[in-house]
Amino acid sequence: MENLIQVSSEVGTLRRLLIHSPDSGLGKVVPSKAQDWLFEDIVHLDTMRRQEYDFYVKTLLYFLDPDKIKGKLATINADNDRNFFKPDNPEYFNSDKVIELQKLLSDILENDLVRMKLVAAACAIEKEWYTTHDELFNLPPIELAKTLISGSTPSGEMLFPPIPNFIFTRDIGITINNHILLNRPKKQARTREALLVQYIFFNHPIFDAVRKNLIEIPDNETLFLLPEYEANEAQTTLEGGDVMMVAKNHLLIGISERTTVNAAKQVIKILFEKKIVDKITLVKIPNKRDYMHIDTVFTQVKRNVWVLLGSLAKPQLKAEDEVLIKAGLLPSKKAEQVHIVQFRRGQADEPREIASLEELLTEISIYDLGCQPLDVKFIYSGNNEFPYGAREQWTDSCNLLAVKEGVVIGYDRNDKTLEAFKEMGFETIKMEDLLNDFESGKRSPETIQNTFIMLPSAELSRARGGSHCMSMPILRSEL
Ligand SMILES: NC(=O)NCCC[C@H](N)C(=O)O
Repeated sequence: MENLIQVSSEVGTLRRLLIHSPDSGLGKVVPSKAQDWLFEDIVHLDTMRRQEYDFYVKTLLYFLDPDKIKGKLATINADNDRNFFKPDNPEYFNSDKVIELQKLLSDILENDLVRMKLVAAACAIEKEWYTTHDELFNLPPIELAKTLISGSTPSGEMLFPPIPNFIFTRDIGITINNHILLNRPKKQARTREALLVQYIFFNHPIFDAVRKNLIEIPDNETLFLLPEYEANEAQTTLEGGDVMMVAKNHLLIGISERTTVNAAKQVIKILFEKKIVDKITLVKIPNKRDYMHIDTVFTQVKRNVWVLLGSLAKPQLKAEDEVLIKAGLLPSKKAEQVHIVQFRRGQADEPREIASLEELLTEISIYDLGCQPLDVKFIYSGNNEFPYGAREQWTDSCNLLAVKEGVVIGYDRNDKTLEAFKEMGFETIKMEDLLNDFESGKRSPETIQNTFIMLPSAELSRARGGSHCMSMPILRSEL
């Protein structure tokens, strides 16, 4: 029997994943808190759902669980109430392949002990009064799940802040072969997400088989003794967008605005001791909002094809600049560059440096995935044309989800990147057209190849996350 939880690549056919559809909390983000809650703007929730995210869900169902959708598209589209997409509605698609976190949360809240513990923990991190515990504990599980996620009670009282980034399920944890590494978010705005997800992983029956394989990253034991300025440096934080399972034996960890070297060191120790992977490569990217995780600057399309931000791909220094830097006439650009160090199990004290991102990705394609050197190809954000590389990376041109090898979902708005895909031999198609073709039988998820599926993105792209971020794969077929 196929495992229920197993991910050993970024591009093997996707079989099961965790998602979270935009909830009502997202519609309550206010301008004064948008930045603190990690949104650059406020979004129009109804458009985000109907015109964008619902298409994403339908497409995922067509690839992963077609019986739930095939032949029903017209009926689903005609329902103005969107009942097919609401986890608490009898018409909900209720798939065990495209799995909604809100559904898992309401399942575990049926258990009194879990409900009591989680209410107490959520109230503690949100600094709520004792009376609120009772109020929440007495809610039915479905309503409680909605309240814990959206922050608002069924009567509309805004009890907690929303957790609008919960749609970016990539960041809550990472499947590494048949283990799950739990995240430790850097940002306060993502703390409640991490709590809800811990409870789901440790209590929901779908994770029974991997319960002993859940990995929590230990904190620096003396962190609470350090003064604040030192504690910041010593933090152990890691978010899923910085971790990529590129091959059965090889894991990448980004060192970024969100993931610290301390966390990476802990993960290396644990994964090597448990012999879960043989190679771990740390990829340090510039610490800035534009590139909060490594999956915002590169993702994989096929064994031999990657999409990435050209300005971070190779050292950019011109020879004459190097001379000026050495002479102290220009500041060093070192901090802006990418630094890559690779560790091997059994030789963890002899790391090797890799000169550039392109070199690393080429090595992965050749040595881990068996490609020929000349077959390795790069597609650049904005076709590497100034100023489109940076513009399109900002709206997630490099953040793609492979539903099978060579078939990726990405935002529709990154025109130059889409041109680059076409030049590389890919077809680009609007999600709505693809769904109609699937429904009419003109195309099928089994036979489709080398395609960029364009997800409408006017609202979704306002929070600095794309389809890679909006997915946590828990099962992919072996490559
Ligand atoms: N893996 C990812 O890159 N996730 C995107 C997270 C976006 C979210 N607004 C955040 O800043 O955390």
